[in-house]
Amino acid sequence: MTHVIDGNAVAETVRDDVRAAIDELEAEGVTPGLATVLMGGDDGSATYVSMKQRACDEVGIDGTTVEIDPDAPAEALYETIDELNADPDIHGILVQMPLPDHVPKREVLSRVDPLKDVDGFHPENVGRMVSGNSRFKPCTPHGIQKLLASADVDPEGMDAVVLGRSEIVGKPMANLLLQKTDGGNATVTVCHSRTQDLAEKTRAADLVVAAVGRPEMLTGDMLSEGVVVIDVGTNRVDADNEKGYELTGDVDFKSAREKASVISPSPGGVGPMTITMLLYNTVKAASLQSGVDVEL
Ligand SMILES: Nc1nc2c(c(=O)[nH]1)N[C@@H](CN(C=O)c1ccc(C(=O)N[C@@H](CCC(=O)O)C(=O)O)cc1)CN2
Repeated sequence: MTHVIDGNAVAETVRDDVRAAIDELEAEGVTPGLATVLMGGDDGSATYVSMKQRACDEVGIDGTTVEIDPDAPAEALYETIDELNADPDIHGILVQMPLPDHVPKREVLSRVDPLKDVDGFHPENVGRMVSGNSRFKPCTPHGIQKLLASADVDPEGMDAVVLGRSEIVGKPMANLLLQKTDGGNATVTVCHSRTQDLAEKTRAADLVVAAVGRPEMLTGDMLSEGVVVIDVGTNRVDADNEKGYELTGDVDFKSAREKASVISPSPGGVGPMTITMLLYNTVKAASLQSGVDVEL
């Protein structure tokens, strides 16, 4: 029987821990604060930002959304980040990706105070993660580690294939799977648009994490029996419904499920964990900045 991971249910258990940690902070007079900055983006960006705001309200984080005109110069975003860096009530800052083309992403990510960088994208935090001393693990890969643990999947000794080399998912995922710690110790192959013989690589894998942004590109014939499959894709595909689209993962769920021992669907798998791990990192940031230790 294939175990289909319920991302919403796993997210709820992590949120219980987050709520308990917020109670500990509140008892010491600290309310965690998160600022989410939206400057344009893609079709999903505004939706994800409002989901983040709602999630903050739901657990007791003081969430603020700052919107910047996508045509404004990059300096407008820098000024906002500087103000948020200086605001003692803001413990976490997140700049929603993607940014407009004229805004240099690396400048932006380096501008966020590394102690408030709840995405874990600042070079200092990337360096810490790569050297095995993470401060904030990036939300999606960290969430995937939690999903795997919830299904009793230990990557240790597995041949893992990560499809995609993005800064948000592919690279940090590969890194966390490689690390000499719980949730790691896998042998990792990263595949991307220039990879040759992709199916040969995925067929040799015990664990496949698909994060390429191409609807249903990973099909059952590319997988071996008993594989663990994690679908990170949330692609909007045109559909004849009220919204005009439906969400589809990077995995062809029906055929992949026939091969998999464990599979996460999309929607309803990784997505809810991305937002939950952001709440988790915000509480961790509040704890680090206030000096109030919490259990997380
Ligand atoms: N600064 C960041 N930008 C982006 C990140 C990020 O981690 N930090 N990740 C992605 C998008 N993302 C969060 O921002 C995200 C994607 C999907 C979901 C989610 O819950 N999806 C649901 C379906 C939601 C829907 O109905 O549209 C699901 O999969 O069940 C949450 C967050 C890019 N940018």
